[in-house]
Amino acid sequence: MKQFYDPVAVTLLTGFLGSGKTTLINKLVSDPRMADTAVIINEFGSIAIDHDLVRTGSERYLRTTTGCLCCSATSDIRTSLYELHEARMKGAIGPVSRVVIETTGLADPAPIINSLIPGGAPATAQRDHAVARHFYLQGVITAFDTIDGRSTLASFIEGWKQLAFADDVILTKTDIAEEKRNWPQELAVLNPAARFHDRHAPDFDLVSLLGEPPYSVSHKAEDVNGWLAMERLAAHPEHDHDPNRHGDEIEAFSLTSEAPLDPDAIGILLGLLVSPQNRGLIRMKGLVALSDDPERPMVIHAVQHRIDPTVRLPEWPGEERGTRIVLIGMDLPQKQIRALFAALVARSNKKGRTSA
Ligand SMILES: Nc1nc2c(ncn2[C@@H]2O[C@H](COP(=O)(O)OP(=O)(O)OP(=O)(O)O)[C@@H](O)[C@H]2O)c(=O)[nH]1
Repeated sequence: MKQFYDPVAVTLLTGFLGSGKTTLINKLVSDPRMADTAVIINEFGSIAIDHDLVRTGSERYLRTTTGCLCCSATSDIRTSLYELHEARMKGAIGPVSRVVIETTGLADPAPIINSLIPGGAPATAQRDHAVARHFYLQGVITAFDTIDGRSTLASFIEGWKQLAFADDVILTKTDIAEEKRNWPQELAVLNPAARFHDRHAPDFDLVSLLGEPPYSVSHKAEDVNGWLAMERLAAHPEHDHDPNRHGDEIEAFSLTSEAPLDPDAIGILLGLLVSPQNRGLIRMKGLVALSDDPERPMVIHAVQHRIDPTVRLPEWPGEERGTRIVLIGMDLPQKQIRALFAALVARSNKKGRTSA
């Protein structure tokens, strides 16, 4: 039987932007076998949405950190785990037998893994020793989008690394992918040791992937050891890091409004966001308040240029009300998008006043 002081297994769930990580987390937290699982979500950009998209009861430990993991990974992950440990010690939360960390879709897994494995990133504070004693990295699971995954691999090294470090690769969107491909064969060059799972196979059991053994890089591609070593040597100076930027090219920004939007307005906005003029768009997600029923927000998602079916929630998932839309991409015409959004909000307000 597990004792309170036994180290807690940490599973890293990674995968590129929009590959289906939060959808998998929702599957996990709805499983009774995962009742004692704490969830930590790191989101890119300064406005968090994912915590509101994870359907978890209030009794579950769920924390979101925002920002870009590329240079703050080590301290962010260790701080989050230390806070969890303290909450356990003080009895502020119920038992925790497992932690799942969802990385941002842009995360390089190397610094995160280094912060969790013996011999990885050196301890810089007492906190780090406590984390090393009370938690261990159990495994890495990577969501791979079978629709957009290939184009991701062609453009983003982060996508390669997320696959290369995986113990298990979950093939997502196989329910809507038109092309059936032999992904294990195609991706073997990046990760010869990975086990592949079709998320829509009848016998797919996500919980069974969260086993006991500590994470190991043996049998993975040679690059993996090199990336970890390089990452350990890389200097990560303490400096202010813009949480809305990743490297020089990718940036996030958000559109917010307290006033509800007219349902027609959201159609116009979505159409323009995925139009060819906005071709740098990589990801868009949001919660939208609509004037026809402001208490029932609409969830919107786009991955690259495909808008996913919208969903109307029965109520606001958290305390925060009002529209929040996050856009992530390269060279996005931010000024024009903001101007359009402001015009649509103004139009909705005017329409609301006229019909009142
Ligand atoms: N049809 C289908 N849609 C999926 C599947 N997995 C995820 N989606 C949809 O893809 C969109 C993005 O899914 P998320 O789970 O939010 O992806 P994510 O990886 O958490 O996204 P980021 O946190 O922004 O990186 C949503 O509209 C999901 O409903 C799948 O297997 N099939």
